[in-house]
Amino acid sequence: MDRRQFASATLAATLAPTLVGRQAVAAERSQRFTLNYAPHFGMFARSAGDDPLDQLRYAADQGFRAWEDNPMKDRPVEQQSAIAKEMERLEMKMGVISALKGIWNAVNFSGDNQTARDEIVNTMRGIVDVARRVNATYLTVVPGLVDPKLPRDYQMANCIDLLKRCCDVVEPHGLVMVLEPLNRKTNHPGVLLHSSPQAYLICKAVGRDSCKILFDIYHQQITEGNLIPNIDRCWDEIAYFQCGDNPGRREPGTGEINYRTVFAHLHRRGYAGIMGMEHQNAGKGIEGEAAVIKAYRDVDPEPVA
Ligand SMILES: O=C(O)C(=O)CO
Repeated sequence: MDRRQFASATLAATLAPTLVGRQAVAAERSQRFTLNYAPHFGMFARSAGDDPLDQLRYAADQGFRAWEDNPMKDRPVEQQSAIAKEMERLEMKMGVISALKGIWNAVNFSGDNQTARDEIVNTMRGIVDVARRVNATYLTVVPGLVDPKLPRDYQMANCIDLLKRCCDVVEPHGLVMVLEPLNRKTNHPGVLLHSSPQAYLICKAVGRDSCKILFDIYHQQITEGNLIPNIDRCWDEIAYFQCGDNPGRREPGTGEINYRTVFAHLHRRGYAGIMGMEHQNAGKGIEGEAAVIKAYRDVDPEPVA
């Protein structure tokens, strides 16, 4: 090889990894999903292994750009920090963490008991540090159970009043409580908040940027159906979505909801927030996990030009 050949071979060898690297990045970007679907820990454990950070890396490689972890506050602080650091490196957005894990399933927001109400405010104070540590903005809030001793309107007034106190805690930190109506028919009999009009009324009455709706499409399909008109009616108060098909609460395509149409509608309306994948996998093992990813590919909207 003469000097010129050697120089150009050396140049090619130097450039090759750069080009390969760029192509790889481009390929990875092109396979990113249009919507910000957010899986959770365990969903890809067979493919990625038990290490939570490996699960994040695996999801990023599959084109996911967000993640959610309702149980976050129960994790050791070091693990919370490691998760946040890895998500920053992978440019993934943190979705919801639960504000009231462990105490939501009781009469609290609806009732008159001052101790139970104060416990909610104190718990809300405690979640602020966790949220800031993991770069979370959205806090799942389920406002407890109905109080059978009180007429419904007093319960609603109590709920609104307590949410205002909670806003005072989280709002200065830029955090947003997202109120999640849950279905009473299949999963959560007895919850106070179950319908989207009720969530809308509460958010309007609270009237704060830190109190919005988490519209879980699975729960709302069971409670009221009529998904697209109800989403449109609540649009200005919705800050976060979750999904899951019905019956069974598994990935899109395993039930009755036309997710292709619903997601296309959200995308057309410019929804750029997170879509939490709050469901189980229909299939088992690595095949089941691959089926989840394919299910989201099948219903992901074409990017609007
Ligand atoms: O069922 C749900 O969606 C819940 O978040 C209950 O915790």
